[in-house]
Amino acid sequence: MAGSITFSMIKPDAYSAGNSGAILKMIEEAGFTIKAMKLTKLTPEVAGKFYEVHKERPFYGELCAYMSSAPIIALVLQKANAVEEFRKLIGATDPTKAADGTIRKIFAKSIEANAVHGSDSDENAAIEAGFFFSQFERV
Ligand SMILES: Nc1ncnc2c1ncn2[C@@H]1O[C@H](COP(=O)(O)OP(=O)(O)OP(=O)(O)O)[C@@H](O)[C@H]1O
Repeated sequence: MAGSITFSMIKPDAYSAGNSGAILKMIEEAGFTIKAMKLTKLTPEVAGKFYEVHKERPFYGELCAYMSSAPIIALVLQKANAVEEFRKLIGATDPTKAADGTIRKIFAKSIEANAVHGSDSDENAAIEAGFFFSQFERV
């Protein structure tokens, strides 16, 4: 059975452009409940650890630099079938391929600076939420 939790980040481009509030509004209006939220700024090392699965990909170095270039907002979100529902809401990785009305279509600047992150599986959602939040930081 699909889980009810996903992990998200509002990425540096969206935070810096002042789009955090508009993105949070879209998330809530889509029926997600915020279960944890944190504003922080990643170091390149922490970004590298978070994106370790992409270590062999050519864009890894740039991705870590970008993700540590400005603050991010980390989020744990709840909704039935959360991972799949959230990926529908954010749209394709590349904003030029994202469907109309999705968060990335509206706010992303490029395939890298693509406004938001969303977990790709229930297992990764649990790992990523645990990476950012202790049990006392979640409701
Ligand atoms: N070709 C690329 N060039 C530059 N950056 C990229 C490229 N492909 C992906 N990225 C960056 O790496 C992140 C992780 O890539 P992945 O393929 O897991 O996409 P995703 O699952 O849609 O994104 P996320 O994991 O952030 O939700 C992307 O969100 C984007 O910021």
